[in-house]
Amino acid sequence: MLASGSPRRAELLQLLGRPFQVVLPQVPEQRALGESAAAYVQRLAISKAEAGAALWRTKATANTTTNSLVLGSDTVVVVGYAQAHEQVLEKPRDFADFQRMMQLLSGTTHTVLTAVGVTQSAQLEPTTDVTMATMVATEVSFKPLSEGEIAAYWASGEPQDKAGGYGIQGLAGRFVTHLQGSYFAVVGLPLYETAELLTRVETQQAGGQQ
Ligand SMILES: Cc1cn([C@H]2C[C@H](O)[C@@H](COP(=O)(O)OP(=O)(O)OP(=O)(O)O)O2)c(=O)[nH]c1=O
Repeated sequence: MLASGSPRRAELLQLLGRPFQVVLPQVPEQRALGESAAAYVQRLAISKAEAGAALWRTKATANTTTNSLVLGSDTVVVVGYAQAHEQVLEKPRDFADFQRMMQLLSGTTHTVLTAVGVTQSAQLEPTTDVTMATMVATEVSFKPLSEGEIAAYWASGEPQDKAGGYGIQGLAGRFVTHLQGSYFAVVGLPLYETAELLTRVETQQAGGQQ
């Protein structure tokens, strides 16, 4: 199960070749006071996976006995990652918020954090649910952006539903001068790390049943 409404995550998960269905749990995205960016993004990924498992359990038919893997994920853009003054950029509220984000990203390097949580969920034994998580940090550098470029990019409609107000896979690709880490994590789902995590959860489950 993919616990996500992100079309990017659905497209990327398809590349792992595992059939899946989508569930859409409602998880409030609110950073706690003093919560670090890394703690926040992992908490949300785990919450989405666990809320997705709970939702799946209510929808599964009474005689379903199979186990399911439920995947949740979260992406944030961070300026000054792991420093005392780190700033977390989520989806822009409006043009002014987006402008503020682009001015922070223009001509500098920022970090994109994507966390993935996977809950191994048993229909008949909810107390045996196991959740594991991973997080990928990718450094992305932007060229300096002019006010005209920022305004034109907003008008394209691409930034509105994306963390940090940009899509590397789209028109913002031309802003990127350097990337170190996982391109797929920036788009929303790190493929290598997600495949490893799914195997790790399955292996743990197999070990638990012995
Ligand atoms: C930085 C960046 C983010 N994004 C997207 C990925 C995520 O969909 C979104 C980050 O917001 P999220 O809150 O992580 O995800 P979401 O609300 O879209 O979906 P869900 O919570 O249901 O899983 O930004 C890109 O598509 N390209 C990029 O370059």
